[in-house]
Amino acid sequence: MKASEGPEPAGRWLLIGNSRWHWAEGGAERLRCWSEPPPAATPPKAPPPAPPPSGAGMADPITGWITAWAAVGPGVAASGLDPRTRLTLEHVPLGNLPPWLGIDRALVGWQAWSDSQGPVLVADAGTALSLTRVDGAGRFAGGRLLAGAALQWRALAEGTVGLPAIPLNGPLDGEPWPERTAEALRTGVLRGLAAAVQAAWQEALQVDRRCGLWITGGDGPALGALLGQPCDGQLALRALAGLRPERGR
Ligand SMILES: Nc1ncnc2c1ncn2[C@@H]1O[C@H](COP(=O)(O)OP(=O)(O)OP(=O)(O)O)[C@@H](O)[C@H]1O
Ligand SMILES: CC(C)(CO)[C@@H](O)C(=O)NCCC(=O)O
Repeated sequence: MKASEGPEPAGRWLLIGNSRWHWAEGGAERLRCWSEPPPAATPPKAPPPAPPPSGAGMADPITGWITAWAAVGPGVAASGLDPRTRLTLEHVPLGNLPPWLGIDRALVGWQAWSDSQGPVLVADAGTALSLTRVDGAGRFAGGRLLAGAALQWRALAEGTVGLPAIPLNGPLDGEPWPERTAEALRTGVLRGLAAAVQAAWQEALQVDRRCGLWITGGDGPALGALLGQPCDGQLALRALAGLRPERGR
């Protein structure tokens, strides 16, 4: 974990995604965020930092100390995280939240709605691309789920005879009709996801013409560039830090 080297930050938050762990450090006003593979894949090399004197977090052998955390799905029993500092759906003050909704969707929906104070559609381009709609009154209003970019590339490489695996974060040079296979895969999947987001937004605008589009997630910058829209990569972590600024509160 790349914890800060200066004075202890006011808080440290963790969102466990489908493929990666997403961290934030700092105060609610200013967060430093980064993502890394789950610790089982890369055991920490250094001993965890000591908990801060204020007792704002729990010492933990894997994570050091954290103020609050959230996880997509239940599968973190072995992580050693303190269940008392876990943020769950009941802490997210949106209306109409079904009990099966992913916490990442609730968090991004909450932050986008509370920043806009109006209806929003959030495209979270992670392992899955989730589209989450929140109406003007702050109620969850449905969404859509698609396979995310890396998952599509992996499925194509595994499910065909001739298609190669391609590196993540490769260049997208703007050519809409590439000749080479790797570029055709990159362009096809990312433009396909961008088109799905654009179409969903147009349909959401038909329900409420004030609906704002928010883009986040690991592929958010690429989709934002294709759609000419900004990407807010910190949406979920800002929500987590804002809703649980201190341990247990
Ligand atoms: N270093 C990286 N490792 C993994 N994915 C990356 C990396 N850089 C960019 N990506 C892109 O990010 C996407 C995954 O996004 P993200 O890391 O937000 O997913 P996640 O941790 O599973 O979160 P979520 O639970 O929201 O899906 C992939 O489709 C991939 O193309
Ligand atoms: C949709 C994902 C996989 C996106 O990370 C996650 O939010 C999840 O597992 N959700 C549970 C199902 C739902 O939100 O309807």
